[in-house]
Amino acid sequence: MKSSPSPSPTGRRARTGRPAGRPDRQGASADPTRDIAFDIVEGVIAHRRMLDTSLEHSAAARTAEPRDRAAAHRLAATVLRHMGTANEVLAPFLKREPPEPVRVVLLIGVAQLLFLDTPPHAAVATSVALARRRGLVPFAGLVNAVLRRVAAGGAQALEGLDQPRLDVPPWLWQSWGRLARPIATALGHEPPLDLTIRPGGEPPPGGELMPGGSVRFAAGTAKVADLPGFAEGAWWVQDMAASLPARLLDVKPGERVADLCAAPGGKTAQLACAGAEVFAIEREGRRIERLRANLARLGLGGVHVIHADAATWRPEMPLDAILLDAPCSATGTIRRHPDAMWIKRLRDIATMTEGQDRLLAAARDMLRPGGRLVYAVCSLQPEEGEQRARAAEALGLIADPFTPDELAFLPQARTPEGWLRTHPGMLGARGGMDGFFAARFRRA
Ligand SMILES: C[S@@+](CC[C@H](N)C(=O)[O-])C[C@H]1O[C@@H](n2cnc3c(N)ncnc32)[C@H](O)[C@@H]1O
Repeated sequence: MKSSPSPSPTGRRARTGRPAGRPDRQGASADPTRDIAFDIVEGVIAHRRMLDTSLEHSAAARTAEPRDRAAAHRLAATVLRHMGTANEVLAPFLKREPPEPVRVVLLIGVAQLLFLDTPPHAAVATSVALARRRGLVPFAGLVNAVLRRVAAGGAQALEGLDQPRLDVPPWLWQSWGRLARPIATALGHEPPLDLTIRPGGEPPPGGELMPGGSVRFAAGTAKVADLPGFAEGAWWVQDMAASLPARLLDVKPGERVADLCAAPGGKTAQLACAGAEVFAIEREGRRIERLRANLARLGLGGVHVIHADAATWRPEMPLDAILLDAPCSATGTIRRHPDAMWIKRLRDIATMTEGQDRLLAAARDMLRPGGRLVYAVCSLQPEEGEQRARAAEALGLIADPFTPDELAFLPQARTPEGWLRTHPGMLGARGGMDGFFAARFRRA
């Protein structure tokens, strides 16, 4: 029996039969930004491909200038960040459900009209041209008519809409409980750029010093590699919340410490800067290269970079401390990766937690008696955070709660159990932060 394709996250199916990803060369002049954005959004919502993977798959991206790729990335991310709202805005103007590629074009148009500073005539004209290039000529009139009406209404179209609620899939909203609204509200904004400054390093000028020592720059700050101090290894990019788990491991110079899931290496760098002998374990070959490159730029040559599966790797001698930044659903980084909202499913979480428990048990076996473990995930899901902390205790690890003093600079992030829980709405007025959970344990 032939099974029907699963519906896309928009709940809609393609109905054109045309290869929507192939530009119609007889159409209007090339517009690489919107061609690439189309490929990305379609890749995410129709094929459940991650944004970066969709970008790699985009034929238009292969020949595009870096600045067009960057602009396309931003446009596609804006569509994905506001997709629920944009669909709601479109609803009154669509008598019938359009084919999915047409909806993608419309979403790109609405994102430019309502969430980016594109002049209305340009947003409409480029969307019509995009429809033509994508072989959607019969729908060009519809795209033109609908977007002109959205443009005429302007920002009023957003009045009365519960944007945070519309822009998050219901299963995620429900899973965040009482934090859902502050989290979802923060997800509507591009995240700032945070840097962790190495000891003795100079931050680039103009940043804001955040609790915990990170230095923050507004979203859309110049290319990272162009900022002063990049080449000298004075700092590295790391969200302020991501810098907390390694701090809370509190390693001392000379301690033997493993970072079990290490690439791209932000936390490895913190442990190395604290003077520890670091074993950085990473399973993915491609990510190992990035880890090595980052450590080389920072001049942290003494780290033992090991290409291995942390579930089976064992140190020659028991370790003093371990940071387990476990692979997870990464819902805490949706601000940066809004595609994740439309790709992940509830059942993916259960698959992740099995792996997290395996890594927790492996970490326990690597520690010396009394050795410390910080378990961390960039997830907002309690199954991967709070529930795993309970599972760690069931594995025989002894809870070692963070004290109020240790988190004095961010007291709202300390739970009554002595765990760390951050979310994007925390310090929201100053740009928020990624969602992280961390808990500390000792081996008996
Ligand atoms: C959340 S990221 C780690 C981020 C990193 N700690 C940092 O701060 O830059 C997870 C990493 O763990 C790696 N990984 C996943 N499972 C692993 C395993 N079983 N053993 C080693 N590395 C693993 C992934 O390839 C990925 O690079």
